[in-house]
Amino acid sequence: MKKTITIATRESALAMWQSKYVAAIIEAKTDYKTQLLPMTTEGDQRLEVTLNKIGGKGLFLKELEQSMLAGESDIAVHSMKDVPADLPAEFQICAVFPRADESDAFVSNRYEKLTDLPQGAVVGTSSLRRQAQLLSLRPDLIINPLRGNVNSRLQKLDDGLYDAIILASAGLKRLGFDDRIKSRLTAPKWLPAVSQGAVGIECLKQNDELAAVLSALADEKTWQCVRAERSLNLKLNGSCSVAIGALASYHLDDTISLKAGVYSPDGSQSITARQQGYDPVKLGEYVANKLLDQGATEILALAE
Ligand SMILES: NCc1[nH]cc(CCC(=O)O)c1CC(=O)O
Repeated sequence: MKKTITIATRESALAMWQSKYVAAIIEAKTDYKTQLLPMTTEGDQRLEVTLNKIGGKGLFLKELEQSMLAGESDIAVHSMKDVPADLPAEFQICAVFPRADESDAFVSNRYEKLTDLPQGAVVGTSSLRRQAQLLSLRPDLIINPLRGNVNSRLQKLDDGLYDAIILASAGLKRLGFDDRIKSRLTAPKWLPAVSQGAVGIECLKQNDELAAVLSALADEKTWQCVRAERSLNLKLNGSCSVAIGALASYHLDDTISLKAGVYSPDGSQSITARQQGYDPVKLGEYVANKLLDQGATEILALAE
């Protein structure tokens, strides 16, 4: 009889899509069967606080990790963006899948792009990184909080609470909302969150037999890029509570380039740095140090 991998997952439509995507890959490429164990996390419930305050502490992960520790599940599937750079010591990321569209999306029912917004327009986001980048490009905009899952955020836009909202393109595309993307916010003018667009599998470190099977499914190039971005994040002591953007790309000559920026919450200060290299962890640390040399610590402290 085939052994079954129980996948702990959040219950949001996006999380369920991602977990089913990973389940299908596991069933197609290994001898394991899968079953989903949907659950609610603190991050899903505490909609009153902004992500800036709760993000980065793994509040989308804790319940899933507890279920692995309790032996109720074998793995958890996450948006890598929600996985803090300093994972608890008992856990490991054993596979990362090919990155989808890493950009942020400008979503509006009236305007096609950021530059079309009238003076003082209201934009919805609870991400400090998105807020800071919006204000650095358009200091006149009013940024209002917007939390909840992708569907409820779109509903709030449709209810007329905002002139535009910013969401991850990957999440919108996975849920079939491609047509809601009016334009993509892309590098070099705009940087996504660390790991944005990448889905990964977390499991217990001690579960090395399963980890070995699952790591064979990973997309090594995406994993290296995500590693570089996470290394930068760790070095900058980053979490969602700070406005850091980063994007690594893999090149034909097996080098990785990493571009990153840190922004003050009001967008008035921003610094960026980039570098190309081979070792993702060293590359992340190098770019982080370049940002620290330019005063990143002081800028990031403004968000505390
Ligand atoms: N913070 C929630 C979250 N975590 C990952 C994604 C999008 C999917 C991805 O980045 O892979 C989203 C939604 C959003 O930011 O719009």
